Amino acid sequence: MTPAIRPLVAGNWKMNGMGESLAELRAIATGLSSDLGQKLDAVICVPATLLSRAAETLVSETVRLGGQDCHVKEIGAHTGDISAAMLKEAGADYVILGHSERRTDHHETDELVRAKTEAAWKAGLAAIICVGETATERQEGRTLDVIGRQLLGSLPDNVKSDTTIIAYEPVWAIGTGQTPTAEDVEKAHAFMRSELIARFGSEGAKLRLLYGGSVKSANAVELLGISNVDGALVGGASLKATDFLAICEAYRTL
Ligand SMILES: O=C[C@H](O)COP(=O)(O)O
Repeated sequence: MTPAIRPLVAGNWKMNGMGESLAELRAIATGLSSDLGQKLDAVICVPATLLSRAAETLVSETVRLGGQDCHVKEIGAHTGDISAAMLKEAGADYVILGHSERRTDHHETDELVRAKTEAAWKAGLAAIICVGETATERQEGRTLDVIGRQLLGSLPDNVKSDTTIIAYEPVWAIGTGQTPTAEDVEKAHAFMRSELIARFGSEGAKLRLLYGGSVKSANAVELLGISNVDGALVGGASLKATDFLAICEAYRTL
């Protein structure tokens, strides 16, 4: 069965990956150049230092590249930062924004994520905007409140489904090997879908909603088969081509 919304499997290499990692990227592109690549979109968000070389490495369009953050400004005196236009020039088509590691390590707010999203769109990038509750917020029963607030604050008003992707990543599931139950993921994604439709109408119905947090080949079929889960944002398991491709393989059966 072909899903109504074309799935997106995105890898986030985080602060991992040196030149030799480009061999893994090539292997992912090769692995997806078969019929599997016709079933889904794949993106690997590499460290900014690798983007240009990664773009030269890719021999086909089956795998796209992304950055992991961008500044709100196009140019200027912002030492150590990188603009969306620079990511685009280096070969990116996507950028991850508001990842919980940025929200924690760099105190990024919903307001800032919203401004970065507009900067990404202006540069021609699609934004993968991350939301998700911490373990404490979950224990306090505030999961949907947190997600709702982050969606409301992080998304500009003129969202379009071809340039905006939402990734639900429970913070406590990232890199821990723990995942929510299928029922909990379904509930969170159904809630996001209804909030997005209420705010953006038909565009909200078409937005891709990714699940992220300890996605592996062993749980990919279950997680990616959940209603309103339109793909995955994969951290650790995107660093090895065999692991990433095994997750993509789930779409052969879904
Ligand atoms: O961006 C990716 C997520 O933080 C998930 O990371 P993980 O798959 O290593 O848990």
